Amino acid sequence: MIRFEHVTKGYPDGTVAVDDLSFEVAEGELVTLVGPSGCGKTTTMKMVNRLIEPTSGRIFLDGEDISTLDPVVLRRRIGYVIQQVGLFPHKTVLENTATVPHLLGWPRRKARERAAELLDLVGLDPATHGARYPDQLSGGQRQRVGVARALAADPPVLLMDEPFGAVDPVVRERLQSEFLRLQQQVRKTVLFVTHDIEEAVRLGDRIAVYGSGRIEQFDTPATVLGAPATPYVADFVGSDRGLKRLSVTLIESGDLEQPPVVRLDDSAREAAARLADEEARWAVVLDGEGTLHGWVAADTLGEGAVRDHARRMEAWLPVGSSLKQAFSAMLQHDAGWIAVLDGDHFLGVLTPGRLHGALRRSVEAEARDVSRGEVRLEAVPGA
Ligand SMILES: Nc1ncnc2c1ncn2[C@@H]1O[C@H](COP(=O)(O)OP(=O)(O)OP(=O)(O)O)[C@@H](O)[C@H]1O
Repeated sequence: MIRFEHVTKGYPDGTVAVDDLSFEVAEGELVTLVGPSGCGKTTTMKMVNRLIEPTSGRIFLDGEDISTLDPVVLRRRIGYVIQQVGLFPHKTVLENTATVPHLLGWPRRKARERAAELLDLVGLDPATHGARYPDQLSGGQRQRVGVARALAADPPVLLMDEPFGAVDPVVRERLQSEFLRLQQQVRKTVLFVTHDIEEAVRLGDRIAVYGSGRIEQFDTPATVLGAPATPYVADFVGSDRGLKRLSVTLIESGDLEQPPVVRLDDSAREAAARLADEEARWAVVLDGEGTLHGWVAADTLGEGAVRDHARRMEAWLPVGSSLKQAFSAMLQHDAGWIAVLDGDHFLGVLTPGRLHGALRRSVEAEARDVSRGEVRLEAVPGA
């Protein structure tokens, strides 16, 4: 969808902002550009919508050389979100969001309907927030409007330059989650600039790690963390990259342990006897369909049916959650294990031992996939 071919941008003072860059972003892919200040991320991005022209090399959008396109026409195909949002202060949120459809000559009503739909999509109520002015919104809400406005004309490509850079860490995490959910719905081709490796890892299908004017590594988050291509990348992703890996490794059903299971309608006495036989201290309680109802402790099972003794399961996650979410749920609930569900269906439990196993699985899978001879992995205790 976006292809850079040997693109260089030099300035008259001799600065080479971007040096012989070649890479490709597939349709519907979200690529994060990450690196320290001044390494050429923004320059890369601005060359895509021709706010900056390359000194040499070519950039293609959907197979077309963008230097042959009228910049105004080109920019209609590209949504642009920046940190300073740049909302018009004298226009309402709804009018701000409808800006591009207006410019494209959509009928007023259609433009406003589309703007309302987009505000809803980014989690703002068009009825209340739509009528406000930008200075009546929080920083996080303004960023959401920025995203809604960029999406209003439904461009296939989005360029995002540190869009969540100006908000506090809590709001930032929320905006990231919302954006990921949104991206699953709209599937735009996205170039996303950040200097925050955590953000790059969390959002990117692939990450381009920039050194000075060059990409040092262009790969999936798991590979960048597990097998940094150069000492520079290893240094940039940080010595705690093993921990960061938790957020990019997803729970699979094969990672789970199968604890003893009792059914809601089982007799409590029989269940207690079985657990004693198995030397188990607790069991998961399911109904006939395999839906999770909670858990029971073996030593509290008395008279009646299991359902009379079942306790609510507080700590559970859907399959496909990250190991980081699992670890954080364990800490939050002070739980030695958490249940993993597929919809309502119980799949198994994740224990600290299994979590460690899942982490090793991801490291080993990566090591097999990585064709480079040298793979640097952090020592995993017990590995
Ligand atoms: N007009 C200019 N003349 C000379 N050098 C420039 C000019 N514009 C940008 N540069 C230089 O080009 C380099 C790349 O800048 P760019 O804005 O792409 O960096 P960046 O990685 O986006 O940094 P940041 O994270 O700080 O925004 C920097 O060294 C910058 O000083």
